[in-house]
Amino acid sequence: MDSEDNLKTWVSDKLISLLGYSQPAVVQYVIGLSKQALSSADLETKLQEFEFSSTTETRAFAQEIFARVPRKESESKTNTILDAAHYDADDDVIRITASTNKKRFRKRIGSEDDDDEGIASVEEERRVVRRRIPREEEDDGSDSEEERLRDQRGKEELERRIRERDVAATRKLTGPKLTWKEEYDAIQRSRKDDGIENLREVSRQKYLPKRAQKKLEEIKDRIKDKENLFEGQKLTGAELCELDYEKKILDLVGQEGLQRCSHESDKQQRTKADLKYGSKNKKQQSDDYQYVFEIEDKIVDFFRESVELPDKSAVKSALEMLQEERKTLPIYPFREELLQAVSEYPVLVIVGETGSGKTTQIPQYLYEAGYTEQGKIGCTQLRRVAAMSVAARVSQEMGVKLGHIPFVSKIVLQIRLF
Ligand SMILES: Nc1ncnc2c1ncn2[C@@H]1O[C@H](COP(=O)(O)OP(=O)(O)OP(=O)(O)O)[C@@H](O)[C@H]1O
Repeated sequence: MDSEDNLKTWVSDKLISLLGYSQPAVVQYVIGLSKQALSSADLETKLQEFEFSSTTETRAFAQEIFARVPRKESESKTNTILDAAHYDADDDVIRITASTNKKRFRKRIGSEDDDDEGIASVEEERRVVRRRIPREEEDDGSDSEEERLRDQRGKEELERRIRERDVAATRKLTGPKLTWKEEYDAIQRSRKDDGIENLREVSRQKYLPKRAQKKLEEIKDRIKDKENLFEGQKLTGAELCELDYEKKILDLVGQEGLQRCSHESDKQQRTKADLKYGSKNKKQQSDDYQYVFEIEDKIVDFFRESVELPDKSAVKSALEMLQEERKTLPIYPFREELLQAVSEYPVLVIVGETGSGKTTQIPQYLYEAGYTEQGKIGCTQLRRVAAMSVAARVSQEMGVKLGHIPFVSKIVLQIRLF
């Protein structure tokens, strides 16, 4: 029997003469095929399925290599059977030659007495042999060439999958960025998938009565604010009208349920009411226009307590939630379009439902787009309290304390006093 190296060299030479080339992997593959083959004819078929042409040279090679490949214990056993049952390609039958093997072989199929049954029974045995041998080989856990090739193929397959996975992961990071609209849609879809929409609706239903109560409390607070803030000042007609209107709402709804303002809250409101405007507590004149930034320090004090940020870890998660919330506002998918329009037109009229994000988001979009480099961003509100509220909200969304919005000095909250 050839040594492994001699065998490889011989196979390599044969490959060159039969195929015109030789590679170590092909040599090993052919040797593996040979080990696996049931007979030289079987090997010949396999070789033809590979790349060999159907010639007498290929047949001769198949017979020769089949005879030369080393086989192990179990393979020897198989060979013994195969030797005993030579496949005759001309007749397409197996000829059983060794009587001892024949006996053992026939025992397996339980036909010991049929020595003279002829070709038909031999053919049946051949089928059995073909069925049994691969199973015997499969049971053999030895380190055969075929096994090595299989391992190699498995390894290559694994490497291919890892590469594909890496490519997919890389695409996610470096692939085309989603547009604002796509991101908004994706968030909406994932919320739907998670059943968040339903939860949201339930939560909203629970929230609405509380909100109604809260709104009434806000009205009550606003009335108190106005009475305290403008104490001793002459109110404009519009302000008087509004004050009157809000008082009427309170009367209509009734005071019941609005007594929840704690004593502490009242005290807080009174403290806020002690605010004085201008330098040296000079009485503020009610000009036609008054800029809130003139009294910014006091406004900051006014809202600081309510928006004072808690500890840093809480801030981070709260900030993340706010950022997430920003992306769910109806205005968000139009961010790019809006900025595009702002860059194209001198005047824009933007119409959107209440709470869609016109007031709090557009100034931030403009800031993010770098407009503060070019000038001021103005945000007008009809009421001072509303202006303060917007500033407070924006500072929260930007994760800064009120009064530290990076562009606060550039966002002028302007209040027109009638
Ligand atoms: N002071 C606040 N406290 C909590 N959330 C706020 C506050 N101000 C705004 N928001 C949130 O931000 C969202 C957008 O509000 P924003 O005021 O920007 O909307 P808007 O389109 O300007 O509404 P409107 O037309 O009524 O002024 C609201 O739906 C609300 O969820």
